[in-house]
Amino acid sequence: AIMALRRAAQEPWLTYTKWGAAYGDLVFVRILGQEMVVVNSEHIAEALLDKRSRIYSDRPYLVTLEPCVLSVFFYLTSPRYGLSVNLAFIGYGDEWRLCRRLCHQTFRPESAVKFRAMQIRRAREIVVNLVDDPRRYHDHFATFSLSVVMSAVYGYDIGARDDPLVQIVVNALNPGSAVLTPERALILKTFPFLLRLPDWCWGSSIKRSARASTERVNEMADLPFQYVQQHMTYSSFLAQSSMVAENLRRMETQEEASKPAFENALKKASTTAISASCETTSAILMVFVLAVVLYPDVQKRAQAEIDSVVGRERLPTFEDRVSLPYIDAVVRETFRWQPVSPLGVSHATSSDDVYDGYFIPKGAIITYNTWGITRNEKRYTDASRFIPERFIDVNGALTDDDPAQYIFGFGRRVCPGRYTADASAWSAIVTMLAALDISSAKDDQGKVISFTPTFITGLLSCYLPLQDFSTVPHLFGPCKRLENCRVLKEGVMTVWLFRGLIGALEE
Ligand code: HEM
Repeated sequence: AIMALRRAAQEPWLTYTKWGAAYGDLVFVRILGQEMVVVNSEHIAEALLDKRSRIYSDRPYLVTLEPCVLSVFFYLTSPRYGLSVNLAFIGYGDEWRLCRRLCHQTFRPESAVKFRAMQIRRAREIVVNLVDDPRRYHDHFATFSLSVVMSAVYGYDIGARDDPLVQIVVNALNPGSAVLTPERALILKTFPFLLRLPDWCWGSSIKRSARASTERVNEMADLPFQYVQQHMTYSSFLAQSSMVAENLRRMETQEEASKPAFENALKKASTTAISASCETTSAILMVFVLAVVLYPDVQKRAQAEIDSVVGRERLPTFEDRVSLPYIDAVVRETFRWQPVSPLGVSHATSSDDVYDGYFIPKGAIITYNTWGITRNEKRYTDASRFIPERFIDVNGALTDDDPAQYIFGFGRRVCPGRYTADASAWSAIVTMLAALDISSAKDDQGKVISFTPTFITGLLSCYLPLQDFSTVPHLFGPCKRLENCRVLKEGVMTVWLFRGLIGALEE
């Protein structure tokens, strides 16, 4: 049973999709004593998680995040496991409500618009960095995805490359990711002795990786927060609004008794925003790069659209977005083709319910299979192929089908950063398409180097194309498209001449 669960824990969405084909869109299972409902259709996910959100907005018990259990094996000085600072895993209640409100205030659509200029500027830095150092493209994507949210949350302007705080975030997220899935948590909940195994013993790796991440995650929660507190006295810093600075000022007017809980919630909300942006947005860009390498015709059609609407003398901005439907179709297909969060984040029921004649008990884990939705052949013919045209109608306009409606989750727990994430993905994709020709790597004889795309499960079961790319000498072809673009020519030269100063370069 453990071996079967272990296999299912690697890529459970494949198992759930098979169950969906055999038993239907709503599958009830009991694994190691825990009731679980797997939802394989968007329609049922909406019916339960959106329309009955009062019942379906809790989170499952994750033993990996439970302070009392974890204190068994953590040092007394560090009684909490670091990842408990993540609001995505807090149960449905007052603390979650406060954290959620803080996130919403900063990332709701009307507020998210103000990040656009910054997103475009950072997207151009990706291109400059790629031209200068194509092999580290994953690092450049991670830097980009964090830069917007670090500015919004802490008012911190990260360096274009090798920023120390970015390194802290990246280090903090890696070791903890392996223990986060509900399937793995179930193993620990059922066999808690695994938490007490000595380090040398087989099976103790999950415990060791959790312990290793504690310090790093706490560092990630504390250091940027302290940066804001230290800079609060500078008037130039105060002039620039950020989620933490604004709320610390608001806190000054609150009663002493409520301050610790508020500060704690603010820390959780800000840390979650950072960690939720890091892997997801850069994973989307990795998927995009993989897609255009495998489907060069998509790149050609997208570039033809940009050339006809924007031209080659300047780079696209958000004002061009409505005139570039094919680019939006590419973004939608990137979201759909390899969903970076194939099972989203599981919800849990806070009371009993009956749906369509089926009893769903209180405390059941509700897992929606995003990956299964993207592989529905009735909705997406040739679903495993990257075909942006599926989102374009006969008149050349975008269809009503937008995967952003399901890849960011459902109901009251839907991703609060979705508008910012969508804008980040669009700005990076359109800028790369406008400025670069992305192609397969070639060897010394000019022959295409073949590779097999590999995916790993990371935090929240993210899909991440892995090593094959980084072992390839040059993923990107010659950057012919740069020839007449002043901003990029200057950017590349500036990187070569004055590393670290390109942030100041604007068109
Ligand atoms: C492409 C990038 C992103 C993807 C695919 C993504 C996806 C998701 C998903 C699937 C969930 C779970 C929703 C549910 O429970 O039904 C979630 C939750 C969350 N996301 Fe995102 N996200 C992305 C970017 C961001 C960004 C930029 C932020 C920054 C604010 C963010 C903040 C959060 C937070 C705070 C939660 C927890 C919400 C809660 O539990 O109430 N995400 N995200």
